[in-house]
Amino acid sequence: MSNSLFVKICGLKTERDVDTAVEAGADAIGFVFSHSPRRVDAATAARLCRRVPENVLTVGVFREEPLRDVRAVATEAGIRAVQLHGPEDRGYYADLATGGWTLIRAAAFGDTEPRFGELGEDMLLLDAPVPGSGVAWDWTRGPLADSGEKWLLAGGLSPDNVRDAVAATRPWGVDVSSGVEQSRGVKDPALITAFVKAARAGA
Ligand SMILES: O=C(O)c1ccccc1NCC(=O)[C@H](O)[C@H](O)COP(=O)(O)O
Repeated sequence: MSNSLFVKICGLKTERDVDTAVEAGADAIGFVFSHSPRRVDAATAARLCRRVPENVLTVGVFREEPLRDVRAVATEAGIRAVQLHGPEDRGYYADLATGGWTLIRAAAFGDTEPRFGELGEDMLLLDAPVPGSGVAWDWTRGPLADSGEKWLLAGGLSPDNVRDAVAATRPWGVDVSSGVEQSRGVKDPALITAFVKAARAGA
């Protein structure tokens, strides 16, 4: 991982996606294991993970899955981090922590304001209410600017807006899926490369 803005590209499905993200300089790549047009199975992710150098974090994305299923899929895929989009509690996080995975908690601003570390996560991803929708939220509501905590801005980012979003919110990292796609669930290599470049230009 680099010392600059941490950049994660999510929802990768193919060798081309993975190679492009790695060559573009992404710090992390995500595989979605829950219901989604971006879903991959554990065997596919395992094959793709073998292409990924050690300095790039491989992340499995889950939404409201039973703990034993998350453990099984994450183990079979050989991913190093787990990203959770659900109402999981501290015990759920503590159990996964014993498996050695880096834990990323995805949360949206709603009735409550998520705070870094509440559930024992290693990174906090502040996202739109519907993950992977490509819809932006009011980023200025985020209270974590320049906090030094490992929080990632996500939700509706694209090569066109990420530079300004980073400059405005000062996150530790950013995460994107829809904004680097040519159609829903299909990544665009040129957009992936442009996103990484634009994100770092705003940092
Ligand atoms: O991508 C999905 O379909 C998905 C399904 C279930 C849980 C999470 C999912 N995606 C998470 C992400 O892609 C990102 O972490 C984040 O939500 C940013 O998405 P986007 O607004 O599309 O850039």
